Amino acid sequence: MSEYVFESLEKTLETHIPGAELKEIKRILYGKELRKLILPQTALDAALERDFDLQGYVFEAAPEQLRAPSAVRVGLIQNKIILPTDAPVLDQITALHKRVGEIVEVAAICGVNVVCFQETWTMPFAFCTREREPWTEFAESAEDGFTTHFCQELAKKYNMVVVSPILERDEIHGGTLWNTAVVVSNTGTVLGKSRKNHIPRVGDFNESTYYMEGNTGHQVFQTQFGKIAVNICYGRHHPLNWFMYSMNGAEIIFNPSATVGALSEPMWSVEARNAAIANHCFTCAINRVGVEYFKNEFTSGDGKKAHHDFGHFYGSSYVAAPDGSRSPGLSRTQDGLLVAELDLNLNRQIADKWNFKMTGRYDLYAEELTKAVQHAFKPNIVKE
Ligand SMILES: NC(=O)NCCC(=O)O
Repeated sequence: MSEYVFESLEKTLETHIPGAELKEIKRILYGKELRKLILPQTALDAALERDFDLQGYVFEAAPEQLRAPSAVRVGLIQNKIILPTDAPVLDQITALHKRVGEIVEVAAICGVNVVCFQETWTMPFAFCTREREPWTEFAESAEDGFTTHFCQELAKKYNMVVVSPILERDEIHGGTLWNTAVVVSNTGTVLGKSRKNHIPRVGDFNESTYYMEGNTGHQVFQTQFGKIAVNICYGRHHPLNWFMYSMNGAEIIFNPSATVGALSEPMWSVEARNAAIANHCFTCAINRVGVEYFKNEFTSGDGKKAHHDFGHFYGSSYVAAPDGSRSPGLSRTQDGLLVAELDLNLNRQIADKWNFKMTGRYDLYAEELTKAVQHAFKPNIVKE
């Protein structure tokens, strides 16, 4: 079975494993069984017609005496690029706006309150090429760009918070580039932006050629539907990065990503899920889909032949909960919308059960880390 046709782990399990065993396998792989969200027929029809995978799940919490349930619906969108990478820049951006716009319309039918797109969703993931042109032309102002205006319209039209990860051009600071998620409130106002804190230096992820590590810290955005944060892609390998968003009160942390099968697929299902468990919050991992071809070949600095593509972006977007449960992933090969209803009360219920925040020895770590980052640090090793 070739990497490009393997649609999803879930589909293969459903096809080949008999019922009783499948239930047990799913319990072990995914945690408690999630109720399927009943989605409107119009949404299901539209997804079929528009050719994307649509799935919906409910993460329930126990009823409480003093607090009402705190249900929020999130939408995770994964997609392929539309036009070839050598098409005019504005045509590529406009085609992506149109495609993602039609998926957001279905998200609205499904009652989504907060939607998040994949990393740098308005462009191919061209940073592998190390070329500046035309890729830097995809960069836009976070506050006032073409794409932010588009998201503001969506937000107002559908009363939806929109998390829009773009390549940002910061004109105030010399036109510098950043990898940035813009958070647009459901009122249409730009609530703020969160820049990618960790820039990869692995495989063909040559992003350090284009932009530096973000300087917006670990901001959390208080929306009408809960406190959200955005940990962009490679930040998911850094447990402290998730942790700091959680320390600032994030109830849901989005992880818009762009990553390929050969590099990270075995890690994908573990990292965001572990972050949800460790931090008593929900996490939403989103990856792009498909193979993107570039006119000029590039090398990977590994002695292998030059090539025109990055490999296969494997989709598989999913949501994970603080109790260790997770949704199935979206398709590995198709565009998709994952709708998940989260009862945010689960965060405190699990915190009260497992007490990771209470038992964490943060004062101890802070003290030891402060020493460890000093030039004169001596590791604390006892020798005979
Ligand atoms: N976009 C990005 O940071 N990718 C790095 C590779 C990975 O984290 O899997």
